[in-house]
Amino acid sequence: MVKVTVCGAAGGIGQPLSLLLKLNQQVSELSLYDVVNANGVAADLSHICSPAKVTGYQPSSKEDKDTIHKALVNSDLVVIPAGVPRKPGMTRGDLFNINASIIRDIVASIGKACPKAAILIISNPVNSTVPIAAEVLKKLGVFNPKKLFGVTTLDSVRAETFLGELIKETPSSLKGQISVIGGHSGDTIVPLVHATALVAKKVSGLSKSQYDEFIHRVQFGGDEVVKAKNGAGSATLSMAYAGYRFAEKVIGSLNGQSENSEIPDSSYIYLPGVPNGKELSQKHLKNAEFFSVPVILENGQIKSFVNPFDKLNVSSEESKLVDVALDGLQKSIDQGTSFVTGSKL
Ligand SMILES: NC(=O)c1ccc[n+]([C@@H]2O[C@H](COP(=O)([O-])OP(=O)(O)OC[C@H]3O[C@@H](n4cnc5c(N)ncnc54)[C@H](O)[C@@H]3O)[C@@H](O)[C@H]2O)c1
Ligand SMILES: O=C(O)C[C@H](O)C(=O)O
Repeated sequence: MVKVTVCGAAGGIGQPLSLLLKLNQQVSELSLYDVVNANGVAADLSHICSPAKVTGYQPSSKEDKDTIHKALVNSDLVVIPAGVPRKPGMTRGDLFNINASIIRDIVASIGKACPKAAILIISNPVNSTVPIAAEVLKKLGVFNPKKLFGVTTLDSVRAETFLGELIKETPSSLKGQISVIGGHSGDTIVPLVHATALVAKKVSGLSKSQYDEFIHRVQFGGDEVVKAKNGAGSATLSMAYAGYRFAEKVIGSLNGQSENSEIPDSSYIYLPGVPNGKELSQKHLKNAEFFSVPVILENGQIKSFVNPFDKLNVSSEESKLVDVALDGLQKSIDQGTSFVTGSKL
């Protein structure tokens, strides 16, 4: 049985994600932390007849660090959707100024209260918030790269949905058949659709404009939702589904379950800290330290990853998309890393 803490539990993502976690029979304790309304959400979810004991944690002031400490202690998994979402006209990068310090401070608390927990970061810009988290944990001397995950599952979910519509396949049948690698914003997102002969054949039947439109839709799917919500935020429900899909895998692996998908979901990870990651980065990724690749989990951490260039039949067109992605990613990684240098934790 597993203790899960959600930081940002009262938000647009936090609430439905906490609901899904409450329904998981393998969660024994669900700790809900937020600067507002955490107690209300916890009281509400606690009436659901599933095993998890739900507790809300709301700090009394900005200086109150005890409450988050209590929320986090003994957590096996911490999921973080805390921070501000985009409004129309903004990029994810525009969220950096506010969300960078939120992530820095939450991750510093994790490093002190439950340094062995697996950490799933949802807050944007993911391309920078994950490097921030890594840097904080390094500074505290507790960084385990196998347990730090940037959540990019929504890109896979979108790729399955949009490609399914195009090639007339049930989207759920594409889970484990296609992959999305890179980062989580615009042209750092790289969908790969030639890994299996079956899907590759169907994709080859698409016109160039249909294929280009598919790639664009996956890369900029977040904008569709931001525009439709018209100032009321970004994807929350699809994100809760996607975040839960990944969290469920981590929880399952903590309970001894193993991955049975040929191409597991990707996560944005620190490559030099996982087996063969440095080699992948040097050979194919211009030494980028953070990149999203399909990850295989064991006991709540990364056991290995699927090397896209060995196993997923990366086409020459997809290879060009990787090159574009790397340029954008490096700037975001540097911005995240340098933010923590000089920060007091
Ligand atoms: N990774 C992805 O694919 C993905 C997808 C969608 C959204 N996001 C990102 O997730 C984040 C949250 O989005 P949302 O729609 O849920 O926003 P939201 O504003 O609805 O909720 C955010 C919650 O975080 C809380 N919060 C703020 N500062 C906090 C702190 N210091 N400690 C704890 N909680 C704090 C707020 O009180 C709020 O309840 C945004 O940054 C958004 O861009 C990421
Ligand atoms: O687009 C956003 O800002 C939220 C999220 O990253 C998404 O992809 O929907």
